[in-house]
Amino acid sequence: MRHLTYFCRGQMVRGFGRGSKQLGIPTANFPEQVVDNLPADVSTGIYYGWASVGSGDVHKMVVSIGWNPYYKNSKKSMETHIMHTFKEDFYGEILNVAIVGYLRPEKNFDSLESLISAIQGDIEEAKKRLDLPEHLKLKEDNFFQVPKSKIMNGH
Ligand SMILES: Cc1cc2nc3c(=O)[nH]c(=O)nc-3n(C[C@H](O)[C@H](O)[C@H](O)COP(=O)(O)O)c2cc1C
Ligand SMILES: Nc1ncnc2c1ncn2[C@@H]1O[C@H](COP(=O)(O)OP(=O)(O)O)[C@@H](O)[C@H]1O
Ligand SMILES: [Mg+2]
Repeated sequence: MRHLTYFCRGQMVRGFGRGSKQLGIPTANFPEQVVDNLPADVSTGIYYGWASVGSGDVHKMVVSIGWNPYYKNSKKSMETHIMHTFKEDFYGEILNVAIVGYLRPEKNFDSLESLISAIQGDIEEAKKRLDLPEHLKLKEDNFFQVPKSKIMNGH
């Protein structure tokens, strides 16, 4: 991707349910429309940045864009793992994402264990890089100042 930071938001949809069940790493999936509208220069691969759900707190995240070669998906997906433990699922809510850097291309693996340890490595690397001052400042970006309620009655 040539022009980082890339900002993006959309409603979370259901994927294949593999993230949390098989990998122990849930990923919030964006709808097809968001994935199809990514700029042409956004290459597939693994990125890191900041994310929030609705008007909630901003957390570190990793995002995978592509066809998941290990699972040979026929549709391109964009999936975000947020480095935070949530009390419950949040399907249908709005996910706000600021992608700030690139980690690596998507790869195939010869076992589920190696896929999982690659993702865990990405998470550790992303956590470290996001502590750099140039990345930390994006956490405060206006993009994340989402109004607490969509309802307003005022003069
Ligand atoms: C940080 C990160 C890195 C990933 N890297 C790869 C990869 O190299 N190859 C791959 O096939 N899938 C990769 N995945 C995608 C997982 O396979 C995917 O999240 C999983 O299939 C869950 O899919 P689901 O949301 O449709 O259930 C990655 C996911 C994350 C969050
Ligand atoms: N830390 C987290 N990061 C991303 N999604 C999470 C997290 N904690 C809970 N979730 C929930 O888990 C869902 C994704 O789980 P996953 O197993 O990948 O299923 P799916 O295939 O439907 O995307 C998200 O849509 C969200 O509601
Ligand atoms: Mg998912």
